[in-house]
Amino acid sequence: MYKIGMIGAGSWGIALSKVLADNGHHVVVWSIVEEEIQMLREHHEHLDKLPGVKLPDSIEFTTDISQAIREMDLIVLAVPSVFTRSTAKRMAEYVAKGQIIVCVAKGIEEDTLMTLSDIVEQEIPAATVAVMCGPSHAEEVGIGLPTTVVAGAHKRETAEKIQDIFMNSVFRVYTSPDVLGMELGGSLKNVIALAAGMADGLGYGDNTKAALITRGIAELTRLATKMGACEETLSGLTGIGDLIVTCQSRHSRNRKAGMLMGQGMTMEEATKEVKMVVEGIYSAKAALALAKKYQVSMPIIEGVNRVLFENEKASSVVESLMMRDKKSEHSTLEWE
Ligand SMILES: NC(=O)C1=CN([C@@H]2O[C@H](COP(=O)(O)OP(=O)(O)OC[C@H]3O[C@@H](n4cnc5c(N)ncnc54)[C@H](OP(=O)(O)O)[C@@H]3O)[C@@H](O)[C@H]2O)C=CC1
Ligand SMILES: O=C(CO)COP(=O)(O)O
Repeated sequence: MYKIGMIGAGSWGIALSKVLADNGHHVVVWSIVEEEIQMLREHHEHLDKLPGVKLPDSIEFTTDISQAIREMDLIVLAVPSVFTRSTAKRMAEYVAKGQIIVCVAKGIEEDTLMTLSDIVEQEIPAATVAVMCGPSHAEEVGIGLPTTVVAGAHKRETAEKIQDIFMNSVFRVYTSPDVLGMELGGSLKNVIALAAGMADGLGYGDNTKAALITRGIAELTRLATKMGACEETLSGLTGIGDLIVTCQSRHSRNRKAGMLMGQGMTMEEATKEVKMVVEGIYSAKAALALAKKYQVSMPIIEGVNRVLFENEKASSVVESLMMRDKKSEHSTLEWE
C-alpha cells in the first residue's frame, strides 16, 4: 500500500483516484476549489464532472496542498494544463528531493512552448518528474471499463513504479522512456479532435473522419520526430491510440466543442456549453507556433487555428484542405 497525493479533482483526477483506491492505496485528493472538496467529502462523488462514479470511503479530501504532498510516495498532477505552472509553484516548497510527480494533464504552454513535465521540472527541481497518458476517458475509467495507458519516465525504475501502483485487471499500464513523444502526442491530438468534431457538426461522414485521423497523425508524427520524439510513440497508445479515442468518443470534450463550432457556435459559446476543460483550444496556438519553429507543414492544425481565432467557417477550411496542391501520400517513398 502506497500513500498517493492527487493534485486536482476534475474528472480525470477523480477517475484516477478511484483506480488507486481500488488498488488498495491511501489517496489524498486536493482541489483549489473549496466547494468541490465539500461536495466530495459529503457525497464521495463528483456530481458535476463524474456523476454516477462512487468513490471508496478511504479517500481523503483537502484544500491544504501540503497534506497531499508531504510524506506521499507518489504525487499525481491532474489540473488542466493552464494551471500546471501555478499549481507547481504552489507545490514546490513541500516536495522532498526525489519525490515522484506524475503529470497526467495534456497540453503545451502557449507562451513558452514547453511541455508540462518540463514546466514541473523547472518549477520543482527537487522532484522526479514522469508522465502517464493514453486513450483513457475518465467516464470509462471511472466505471472500470478496460483501458490501457503508458507511464513515461527518463529512468526505467520510475516508470515501473508508476506501472506497479496503477495497474490492475481493467487498467493496464505500459512503460516508455519517450516522455517527449508521449506528451506531444497527448496534447496535439486534442487539436485534431477539434477538427474531427467540426466535421461531425457539419454533418460529414466516416470517410472524412478517417481522413482526419490518418492525415492528423501524419502531421503529429512529422512535428514530433523533428523535435526528437520516436516515430514508434506516435503509432502507439499515446499517439494514434489517443487520437482515435478522442476523435470518435462521445465522451470527448474536444470533439464535442468542435462539433458545436461545426454547428455554428463560436469558440466561447462552445466551451461554455462543454463546461469542462477543452485543452485543444489552448494547445492549438502552441502547435502552430511549433510547426513554424520546426518548419513542419501542419495544414489541419493551421485550419483549426483559423476557425478558432480568425472566425473562418469550418466548411471553408475543409474546402481549402481538399483543394490544396496535389501531392503524393508518402513524401519518402521513391517511384520506379
Ligand atoms: N477527463 C478525461 O477523460 C481526461 C482528461 N485528461 C487531462 O487531464 C487534465 C484535467 O482534465 P479534467 O480533469 O478532465 O478537467 P475538468 O474540467 O474535469 O476539471 C478541471 C479541474 O481544475 C480545477 N481548477 C479550476 N481552477 C483551478 C486553478 N486555478 N488551479 C488548479 N485547478 C483549478 C477545476 O475546478 P472547477 O472547474 O470546479 O472550478 C476542476 O476541478 C486535462 O489536461 C485533460 O486533458 C487526460 C486524460 C483523460
Ligand atoms: O485525453 C482524453 C482521452 O484520452 C480526453 O479527451 P477530451 O479532453 O477531449 O475529453
